[in-house]
Amino acid sequence: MSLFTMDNVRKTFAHGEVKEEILKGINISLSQGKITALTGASGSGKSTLLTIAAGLQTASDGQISFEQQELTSMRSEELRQIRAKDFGFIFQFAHLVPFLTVQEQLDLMLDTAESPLSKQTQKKEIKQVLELVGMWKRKDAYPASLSGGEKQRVAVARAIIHSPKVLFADEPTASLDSKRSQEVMKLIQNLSKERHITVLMVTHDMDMLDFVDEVIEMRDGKIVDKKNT
Ligand SMILES: Nc1ncnc2c1ncn2[C@@H]1O[C@H](COP(=O)(O)OP(=O)(O)OP(=O)(O)O)[C@@H](O)[C@H]1O
Repeated sequence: MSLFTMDNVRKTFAHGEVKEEILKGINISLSQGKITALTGASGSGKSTLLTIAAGLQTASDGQISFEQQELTSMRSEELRQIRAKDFGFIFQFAHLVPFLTVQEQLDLMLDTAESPLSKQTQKKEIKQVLELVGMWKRKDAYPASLSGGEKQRVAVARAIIHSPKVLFADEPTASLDSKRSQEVMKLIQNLSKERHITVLMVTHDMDMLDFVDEVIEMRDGKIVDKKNT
């Protein structure tokens, strides 16, 4: 069953007088618990598509729905709440807060997502998730003392600590060497399976496609191929 759909989504940017259509009628349907990769040449519109799907920028036209709710017609406060509670984000670089420990990064995320859990349950959940990503032993470390792979594992933990239903990831392994990339992708794959998280990710790295369920290829703002792996 589709958890998240995009229907004829278009995006136009104005460069001075000239308008350019960057997304030209995108149709996507994401099934629960599956990982979908967006691939395609640089400039084909992958990141624009991902940020629109994640509600970080608006579409110029088309419909986006999540759990039968129409996101495109929602008020910005309603959309913000869905983004905070049901969506998780991972970017190319971990973007950890430099003056917070590993554990505190996750604490902050639970506060931001207005977690309904008691403080005690939050602590248990943080421990469980940090154990899952293999970072519990570094819970008191600051980002400056972590390797790139460790930072990205904390970013993955932070992205899922509030139990989102959809995880959006923009080149989550691009800053890592191939061994660390495989580790982070394996982690995302395991989390998706264990916690039934639906993942939409942008990647340039064809080796990462071994870890996904569906590959969508984009060219010039259009989807040119969709295949199950
Ligand atoms: N805010 C914006 N204003 C104007 N043009 C934009 C904006 N954001 C993206 N674009 C343009 O849209 C096109 C698609 O960009 P996008 O970043 O989505 O592509 P991409 O496939 O993710 O590329 P890459 O793989 O290089 O990250 C590019 O030509 C880019 O310059």
